Amino acid sequence: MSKVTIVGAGNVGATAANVLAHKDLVKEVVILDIKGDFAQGKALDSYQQASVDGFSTRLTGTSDYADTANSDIVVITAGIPRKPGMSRDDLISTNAKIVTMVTRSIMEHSKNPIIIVVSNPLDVMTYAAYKASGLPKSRVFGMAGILDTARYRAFLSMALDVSSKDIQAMLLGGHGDTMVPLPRYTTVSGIPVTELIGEEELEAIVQRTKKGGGELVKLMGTSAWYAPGAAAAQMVAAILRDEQRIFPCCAFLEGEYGQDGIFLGVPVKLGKDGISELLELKLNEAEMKLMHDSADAVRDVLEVYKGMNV
Ligand SMILES: NC(=O)c1ccc[n+]([C@@H]2O[C@H](COP(=O)([O-])OP(=O)(O)OC[C@H]3O[C@@H](n4cnc5c(N)ncnc54)[C@H](O)[C@@H]3O)[C@@H](O)[C@H]2O)c1
Ligand SMILES: O=C(O)C[C@H](O)C(=O)O
Repeated sequence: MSKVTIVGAGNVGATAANVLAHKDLVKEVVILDIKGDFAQGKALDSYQQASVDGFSTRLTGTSDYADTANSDIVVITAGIPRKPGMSRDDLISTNAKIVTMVTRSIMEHSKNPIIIVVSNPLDVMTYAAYKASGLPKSRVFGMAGILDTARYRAFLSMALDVSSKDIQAMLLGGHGDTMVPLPRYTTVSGIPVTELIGEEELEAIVQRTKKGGGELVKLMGTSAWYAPGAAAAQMVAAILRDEQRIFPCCAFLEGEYGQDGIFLGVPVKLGKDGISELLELKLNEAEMKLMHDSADAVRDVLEVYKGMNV
């Protein structure tokens, strides 16, 4: 694989491109934005960092889809971010049109790319890209779970005063306030987290994680980008290296977890062909109920999208 395209040169897209270039895994990263000069500027600035930090990946910016031809992986970050007081779902009327149009344009120039969606509302925008691309479900998925578990791990790291590197965690469901962090699948260097932290404090961390995106929107007036950009780059790296890493990703469900025909966050294995396996955890009754509640919330937004006929 030699070419990655990132659509959207804004906060998340430019960060993902920059982090990816630092990993030095791919020959070419193209950043495309509707504002072409802006993408060119971001790419040029990023590439001027190459000699300082020592990477060879070449970054270019464009607004012309012809320059994305034969991309192996495409990351879609195009669209508007939310402002304080908004939910991710409020973005649907604008972003559904953008994501659909972007996906169609990408498919005109690349035959069989792997598409990673970042734009919000994530689970439904991933569905929109899946439908617009005509690609198999193994090649279209969304980034949210790595970010949401990263927040969960950060909060646990602060509470326990341990390195977040030693915290392993899993999280399911939609990328909204109904997401389902799983304390039963959280360990610190192999030690169940429940042996290290009290029930109340852990529950407070779970609740803070669920609202983690909103906390940052309130602080900054727009949504986050460092951790989201790095999370998207981590998914691209797992594909480029054919790592077969297990990450929580937004994937199409056809019966798994009792859900059919929607995209939702679940653990998957990622490698050179995209999703090679979807893992079904043995959830207890309470966890399954939270997963179903989250699916219901995503399904409500999916109905709005279907009614839009984009
Ligand atoms: N999945 C996640 O976990 C996650 C995390 C953070 C942000 N997001 C979402 O990612 C999206 C981008 O966030 P951001 O902070 O980078 O926003 P931003 O405003 O900084 O950047 C978005 C970019 O998209 C571009 N754009 C708009 N329409 C376009 C089109 N038709 N074609 C090409 N480019 C187009 C804009 O010009 C802009 O540069 C938002 O929808 C945000 O909610 C998702
Ligand atoms: O919160 C947002 O709107 C952006 C993103 O989904 C996030 O979780 O940071």
